[in-house]
Amino acid sequence: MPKEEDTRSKLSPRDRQVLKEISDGFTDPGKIAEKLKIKEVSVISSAEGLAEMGLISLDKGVEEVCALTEEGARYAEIGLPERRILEIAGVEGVPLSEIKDPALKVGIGWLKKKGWATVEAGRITPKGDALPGKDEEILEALLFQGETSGSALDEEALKLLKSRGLVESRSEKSWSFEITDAGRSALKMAEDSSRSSSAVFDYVAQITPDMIKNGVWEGKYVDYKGTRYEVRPYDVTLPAERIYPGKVHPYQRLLTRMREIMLEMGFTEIKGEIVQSSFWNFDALFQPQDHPAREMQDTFYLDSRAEIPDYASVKEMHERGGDVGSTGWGGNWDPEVARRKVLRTHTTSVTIKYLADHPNPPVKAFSIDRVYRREAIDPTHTPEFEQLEGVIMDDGLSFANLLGVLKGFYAKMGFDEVRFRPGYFPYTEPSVEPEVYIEGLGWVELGGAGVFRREVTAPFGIERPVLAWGLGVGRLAMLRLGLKDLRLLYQSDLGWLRDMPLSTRM
Ligand SMILES: N[C@@H](Cc1ccccc1)C(=O)O
Repeated sequence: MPKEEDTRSKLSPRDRQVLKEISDGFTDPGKIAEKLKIKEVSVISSAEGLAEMGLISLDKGVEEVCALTEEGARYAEIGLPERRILEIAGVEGVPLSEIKDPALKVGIGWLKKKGWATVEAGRITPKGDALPGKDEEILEALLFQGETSGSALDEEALKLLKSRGLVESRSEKSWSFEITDAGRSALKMAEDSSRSSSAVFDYVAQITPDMIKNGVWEGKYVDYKGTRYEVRPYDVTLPAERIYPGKVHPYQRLLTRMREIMLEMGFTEIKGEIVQSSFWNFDALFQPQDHPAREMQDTFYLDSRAEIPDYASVKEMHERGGDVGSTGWGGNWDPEVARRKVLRTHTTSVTIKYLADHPNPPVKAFSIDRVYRREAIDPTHTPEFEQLEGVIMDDGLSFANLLGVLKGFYAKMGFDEVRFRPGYFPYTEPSVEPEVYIEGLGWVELGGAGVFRREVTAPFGIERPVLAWGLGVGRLAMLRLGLKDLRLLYQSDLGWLRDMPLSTRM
């Protein structure tokens, strides 16, 4: 225990007030809080400090608080069923068959158990004076005084009432304070010293807005309203109450971080429609009209038809390959198929449309947005998910530039090891699938990328090379947030959200 000398100066005005109340015989934080007109948690935190200094003793316990259930309250007023049967039976007794009310019948068993009556040959016969039991006393007490501490009630009878569903209880934390001898003398010294106004430093526990405005808080001491205070040391190792402040959803934070990275890298954000024509989602990207990805089981189709732009050059490219040295897909390209509306299956539909509207260099754009595919829902698949799409179009760009940009992006996201596997997409050549290395998981595929084919760019008059990629954001989030189930990103699971740190560098 610290010497009294130290102790005296360590008391903040608040501590001193609380100590005073405890010395006056208040044992309960609620009452002290009420009296001092401060919050109960402030009293408790003061008291914990006082207890640590040995100035008070502190009893933490769990208290059982009891109250009547609805049924219990009714019985407390009209009497327990066994008591009411006795009243009906009088001294003579009553035939069993006369007790018809099911609410009364439950009392018959209790009559026997309590030895208040015999039940024989179809007749209830009282045995003599049935004195009020402990259970009835409790019912009455609870009716009269409301919530009551379980420790004040007869244990056996209470258990019985709880098993009958007439009384319920909950646990409440309870605190009890008592001043120690050291506390008494510290209080006395503090009172003496404030009377003689000697230069004892008080502790300020809280820097108020006023102190900040006056600039008095910056040094070791706070000179405030004629008194010199010391700022109270803060013990960061003490357990504190958990609080749950509002915060940005971790997934949203990750999306924002990605957006920031793309902006830092000089990209412009673009937005597109969720509902697209098949033309922009598939045909403009040189996906043949009989491509399996266009099937109903993979894509959500809408009933309506969309406007599509002048399609002559796209039709020519699909059927015969235009004049870029391609053979095209052959067959007949049908504008009606291109008009079918879909929920976009990838954000590449947004970037190709943007390029068609901006065919001249340079273009450096990205889009982070939701896409839709008919997937069965499981831990790693949801029918809605996000993609991060990027395109760069300019003179002299090459495949090597694409790999460099992707590596740069992943490095900023915190993935240092990146590799590229050959991939295939109908709209890029060459195509790759970037993978990042995750400790414990190995190489994880994170999307697709490539250089747009001439079959894609030529029909829109785009003459420069276009580097393009689309990354699965949910995958990335799972890795960054350590999730085993993607669905957590879309369910507002309070427990998980609360446990997520307020801020992590993602
Ligand atoms: N759209 C592709 C990704 C991609 C985008 C751009 C170029 C190449 C591939 C996908 O959804 O998987």
